[in-house]
Amino acid sequence: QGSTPALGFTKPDFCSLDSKIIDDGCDLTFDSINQINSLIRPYLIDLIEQDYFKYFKIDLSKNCPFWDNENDKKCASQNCVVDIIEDINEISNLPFYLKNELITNLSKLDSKNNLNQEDQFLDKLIGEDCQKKKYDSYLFSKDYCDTNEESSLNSVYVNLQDNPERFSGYGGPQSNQIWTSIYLENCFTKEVSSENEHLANNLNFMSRIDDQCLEKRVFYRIISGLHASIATHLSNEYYNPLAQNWEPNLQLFMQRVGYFPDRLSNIYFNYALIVKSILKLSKFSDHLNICNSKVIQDKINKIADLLTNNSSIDIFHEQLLFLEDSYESIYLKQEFKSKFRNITEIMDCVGCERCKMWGKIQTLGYGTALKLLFELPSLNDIDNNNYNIDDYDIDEIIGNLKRNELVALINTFDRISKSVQSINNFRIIYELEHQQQIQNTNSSLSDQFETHLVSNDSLSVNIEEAKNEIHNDINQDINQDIKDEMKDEIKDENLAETDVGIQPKIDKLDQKIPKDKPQPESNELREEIRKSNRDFSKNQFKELYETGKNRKYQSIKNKNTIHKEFKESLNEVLLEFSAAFRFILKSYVDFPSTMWKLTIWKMRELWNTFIGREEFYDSEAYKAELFDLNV
Ligand SMILES: Cc1cc2nc3c(=O)[nH]c(=O)nc-3n(C[C@H](O)[C@H](O)[C@H](O)COP(=O)(O)OP(=O)(O)OC[C@H]3O[C@@H](n4cnc5c(N)ncnc54)[C@H](O)[C@@H]3O)c2cc1C
Repeated sequence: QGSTPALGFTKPDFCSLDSKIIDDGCDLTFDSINQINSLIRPYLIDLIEQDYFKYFKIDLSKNCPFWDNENDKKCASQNCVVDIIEDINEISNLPFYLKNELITNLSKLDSKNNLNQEDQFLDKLIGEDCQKKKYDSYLFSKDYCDTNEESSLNSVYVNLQDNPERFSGYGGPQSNQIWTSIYLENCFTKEVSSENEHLANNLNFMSRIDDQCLEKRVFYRIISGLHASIATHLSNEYYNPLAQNWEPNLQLFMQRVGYFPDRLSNIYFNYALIVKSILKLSKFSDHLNICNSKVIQDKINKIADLLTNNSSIDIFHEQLLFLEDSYESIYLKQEFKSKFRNITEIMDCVGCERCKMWGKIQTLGYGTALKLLFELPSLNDIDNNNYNIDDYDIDEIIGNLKRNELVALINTFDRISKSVQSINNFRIIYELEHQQQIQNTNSSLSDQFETHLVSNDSLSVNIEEAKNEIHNDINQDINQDIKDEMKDEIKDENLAETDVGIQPKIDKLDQKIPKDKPQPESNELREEIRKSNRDFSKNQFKELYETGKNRKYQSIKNKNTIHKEFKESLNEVLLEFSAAFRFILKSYVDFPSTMWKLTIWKMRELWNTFIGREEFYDSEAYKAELFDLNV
């Protein structure tokens, strides 16, 4: 599995998605999202490399709340291990302002409270003033996931940059069970919100209506997009044991994502959803508690500005969901929330720690995005100041955002942005391999034909076979023509009345007709074939051979005519000869009687002379009668 094996290159949809609309609330095309992504990507990388977004607090020891996985084999691969920060003193490369704060904070540590040293350190990243709000907010109810993990005593700090999300080898029935339970959460009591569909249709925002309500489709796309994004990362950073390197594996990507347009589309859908949530967040950035870090605030604002100027409000229409002001709609939203919360908790059942960590970060990231999308007024209303401030507790939603939520949101944005970037890279690799494969096929065909004509190399077996096949066809045609002609002739000559009688003659004739070995081509013909070698095809080859066929046919036909003429002359000679022979034979047969007649004639002449009747003799008359040959 190390290197990328040859692919069956059928053109996949991911090469032609550019101008398509992502749908289900996202009115942008794939291409516009690609463009936005290339613009903001460098700033996003810079942001996640900041200490504030580098460290994440996580409880990796939580039990699976849904089934007993105690006896499940845990992934023992080195790639499943998470390097946790055992000692905060390990972190020596902190920026100056954070180091200062840490020292100040540590000096107050003993007298202040019983929070452990690590908590003190990370809390300092947020800022002392912000801590009260953070702990007060545990009870707020607008969350789409469990946000309390930060306060767990079992939680540890991890440096996300040291634990990249990539191929871990985790798989089989265990991971399958996790994904199955995640997708099973996509069952809602209220299946169709017809009122919502109707409104959405009128707004002309949706091009696809099926038997599911929009909320359910959105829920499914988020999960599937997350699943596809994970698959993209593990294909993009796949361990090649032969090269001992982490590298993109095109075949794996195609099998997991590339050949599934819906999965690709769901990645872009998630991108749109996260971008819209960040756009909303930026509108309330003054409520954000990123204390003591103007640098971080500025960096977030920079990305938000780029997104505002280069994407559109159409990137995601969250206002289309939970539209009705009814009990049903409120219930659907609660269900949506609790099901999403279940998904975040299923992450505790994952048997590979590294996968679990990134699974938890990303589900928390999406949970945070959903909170921003559905618990805040729409962007339009915010921009036009068209909302009742009492309906939305901005301070509670934005001000109480925990550091972990913000870190998860920004890192999830990075994950989905990296997926979009990788898809485009895979597309380039795919096109290159495709081109390479076409070139290889062309040059191998051309080489084979050239070699065959010039040197009869063994590589040309296929062409040789094709050539022989054509010669056989031609010979068969010629033989059949000649057979038919001869058959007619034999019948005409009445030498035999039936086909049975004719057959042995035809068989004999068959043996005389040249069968397989083709006549060598003339120099011109050979040259002609060589010129056309690049576009060699059996049909063209056949065409070129038509000339040969005609010439050969003609030559055999000529031979046949000479043969016939010779036979005719021979017959004539034989006839003459037989007449002569019969003449000679008849002479011999007639000889005694002729001699007898001569003797009688002579004796009568003597007798007549003896008796004195000389006038009786007419020698001319007898001559004519005796010597006129009657054959
Ligand atoms: C939370 C989590 C995080 C993980 N993180 C990593 C990681 O970082 N590195 C790593 O190497 N492995 C990770 N894994 C494992 C990885 O996701 C796969 O489960 C594993 O590689 C086995 O893949 P598979 O081919 O059996 O299909 P799976 O990916 O397990 O998929 C199971 C089935 O779901 C369907 N399916 C697949 N993709 C989609 C989609 N996008 N939308 C809808 N349906 C789909 C298909 O029918 C497929 O057969 C993680 C697993 C989980 C549950």
